[in-house]
Amino acid sequence: MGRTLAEKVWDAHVVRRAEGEPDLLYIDLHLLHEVTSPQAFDGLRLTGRTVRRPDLTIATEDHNVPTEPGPITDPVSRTQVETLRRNCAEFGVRLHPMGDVDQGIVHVIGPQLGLTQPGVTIVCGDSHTSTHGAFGALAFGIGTSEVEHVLATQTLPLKPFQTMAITVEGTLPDDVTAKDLILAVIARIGTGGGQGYVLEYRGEAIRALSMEARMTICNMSIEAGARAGMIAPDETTFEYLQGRPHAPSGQDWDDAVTAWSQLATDDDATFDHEVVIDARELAPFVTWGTNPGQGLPLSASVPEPALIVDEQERTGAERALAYMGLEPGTPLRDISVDTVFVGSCTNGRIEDLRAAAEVIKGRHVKDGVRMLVVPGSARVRLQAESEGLDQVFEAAGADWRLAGCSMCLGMNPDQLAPGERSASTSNRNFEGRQGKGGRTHLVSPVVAAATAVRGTLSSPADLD
Ligand SMILES: CC(C)[C@H](C(=O)O)[C@@H](O)C(=O)O
Ligand code: SF4
Repeated sequence: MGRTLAEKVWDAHVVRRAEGEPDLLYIDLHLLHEVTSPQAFDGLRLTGRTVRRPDLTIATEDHNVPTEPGPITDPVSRTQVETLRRNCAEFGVRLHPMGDVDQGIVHVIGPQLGLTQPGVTIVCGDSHTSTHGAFGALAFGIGTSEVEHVLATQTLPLKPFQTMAITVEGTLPDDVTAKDLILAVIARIGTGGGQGYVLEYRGEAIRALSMEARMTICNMSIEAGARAGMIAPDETTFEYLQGRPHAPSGQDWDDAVTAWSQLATDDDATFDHEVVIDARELAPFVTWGTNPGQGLPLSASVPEPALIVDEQERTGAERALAYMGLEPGTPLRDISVDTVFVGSCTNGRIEDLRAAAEVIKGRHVKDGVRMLVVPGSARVRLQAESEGLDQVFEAAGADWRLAGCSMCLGMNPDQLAPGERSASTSNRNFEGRQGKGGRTHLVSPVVAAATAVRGTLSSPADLD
């Protein structure tokens, strides 16, 4: 019987299989950052072990870094970053520190360097490792004890998974982006809907997407509770990879493309579950609540919890609205924000910045609103500057920053104050995610830019 993309990559990496035990998988690439690696290195030291394959391990500084020039002033953040530096030096791991041209959010730099390739296994102590699945890699977020296991052995025992196809037919309407698509998928299947599954996104709408857009989708698979998200590699993938620092070259490139082309799910393979979505019916999507599944088209209104039949969902909605300070029935377009954040590993790549710049060009951020534009990596920043995007944002009154996770989460100086409300291109709208008491609406880059101009949740079509 045929196999799915995920099954093919999995099978090719099994080092040991035994009845009643999880498969032991070989790991091709291990990404590290400052938050989830310190205890793992401590564990190695305690047991006198080394890093098995430092050449397959790479680290960056992203979560705790300030996005304005200058040293890290917060002592906890500084310790995390200094610890990563010491660990990488001691164990011989390549690190891209603040100020380095290849520094950036871990899920932005892997693909950018050409380290993320079709058919490989990738792990990182970070849930959004699913991003790399956009290349047809099997990429999982892992916990700190697993980080230690991979550092020591370059392998990982993994529980079996189920497969779910998310087939998106048709083409996306104007101003409807990959972000809207994935928010709609999560609203449909729920934040637990992907549990135990590796999702494979397929269909006409997915094939038409750029690599950046595919990464946005795979990035948020974890917000549906999935183990990983994947997209079969194709010409778009190969074109993105060719010529990148770690991509194969010459004859190796041709051989790699031949092998990568075999990875797609076989016609006679079956998925454990399938969801079909019509791209033509999608619209710009925004969240109103405190999990990424609580989203609606921008043209809708804040839901009325009393009308929700499922009790758990109803109490969840009541609690979310209380936290968000929203009244049922309020048109989403009438919600005003204090802050707009464009960035993160979901939407901090060059294409995202271009899309936001295109909308804001020649316009101005509304008085009283602050807009932060934070490139996902130092190279994205340089590329954007070479295209003059920094000037477009600054002329509009936005803040142009250095690369990092920034306001995606409250681990660095970029935070919301209690009660402040943001339109954010990141991936999580949990209580306190962007700062204690902060309220987050997840949006696409073009919705973020239009919202900055009007001061209320808006799409580019709302601008005159
Ligand atoms: C800090 C890190 C462990 C965390 C994650 O696993 O995703 C962070 O990146 C996030 O987005 O919440
Ligand atoms: S940008 Fe946000 S989601 Fe991505 S790794 Fe950083 S904190 Fe996590």
